Amino acid sequence: MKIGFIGAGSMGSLLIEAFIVAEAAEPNQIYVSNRTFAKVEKLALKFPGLQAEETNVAVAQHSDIIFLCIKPHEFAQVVAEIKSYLTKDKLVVSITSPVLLRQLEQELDCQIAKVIPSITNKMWSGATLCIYGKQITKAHQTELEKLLAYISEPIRIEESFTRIVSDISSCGPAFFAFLLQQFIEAAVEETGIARDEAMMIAGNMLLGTGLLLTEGGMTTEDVQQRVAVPGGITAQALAMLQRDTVGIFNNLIRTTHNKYYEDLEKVQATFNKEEVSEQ
Ligand SMILES: NC(=O)C1=CN([C@@H]2O[C@H](COP(=O)(O)OP(=O)(O)OC[C@H]3O[C@@H](n4cnc5c(N)ncnc54)[C@H](O)[C@@H]3O)[C@@H](O)[C@H]2O)C=CC1
Ligand SMILES: O=C(O)[C@@H]1CCC=N1
Repeated sequence: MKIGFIGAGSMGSLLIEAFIVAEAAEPNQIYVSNRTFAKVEKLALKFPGLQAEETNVAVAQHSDIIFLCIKPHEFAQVVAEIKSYLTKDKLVVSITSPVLLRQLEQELDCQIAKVIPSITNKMWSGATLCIYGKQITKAHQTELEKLLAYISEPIRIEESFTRIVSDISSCGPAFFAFLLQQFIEAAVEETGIARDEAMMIAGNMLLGTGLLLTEGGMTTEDVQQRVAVPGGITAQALAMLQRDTVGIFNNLIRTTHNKYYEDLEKVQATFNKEEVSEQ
């Protein structure tokens, strides 16, 4: 199988590196293009054999599965560029939420999937959210999930839940890193503990909590109950948190969703513009 990547920025290069290091693919099976070719050259130096392509069209021509690792507003232009090189047997995978499957299916005569990765995939951990279009074959679904399983837990979801599940799986690492940073800064300020030491302990705490929830058979309620002895220190701090965080995650979800709806409109406008310029 030949795997293509259009876009070798933060996420594209993370996925390429994770697949190679996990031995999901050999470098010579991977075809990569990027607007700035220097990024592709850098990857090819790191992974000898990687197929550095100067054009997106070359990636589309050579690959069986093509990951589009570009920003939402860049899709219309790239799609217009590669569309006549895609055949029904090829699979195009978008990694961004505000580009809808139906928009890609309208434009491209090939199989379509959306896969939302997460920075956690760098450590072969976390989920990859899989959403399938109407044309994708069962064989391609299996092949894609087999590939993703090297670096993640592939989870199938409905497109209507893409945004909220991305909030949890892909934005979540940034949200919880932010909260942890607040915790650490306060610990340094209030007690004088060394930042590095507190950070290392906090990282291990988050990892262990994740394992309790995924492999330890515990729920978030279980974790709180087991730690917070009635009348103890944690119980008092949890009561304070309960009071002071009312509604913050509702606000967070409204914020991500409002931005998502804005992006959906902007993406549609870019597709309309490409269509007008083609006429
Ligand atoms: N950062 C994250 O944790 C996650 C990001 N995503 C999605 O991944 C997508 C990419 O994000 P990043 O990698 O962070 O962005 P980025 O800006 O680091 O990478 C985008 C790359 O695309 C290249 N590019 C732009 N236009 C191009 C064109 N016409 N042809 C070829 N290459 C082109 C750019 O040069 C750049 O290297 C976004 O849509 C984002 O929503 C999805 C899940 C998680
Ligand atoms: O919304 C998206 O498409 C992803 C999730 C995290 C960043 N970008």
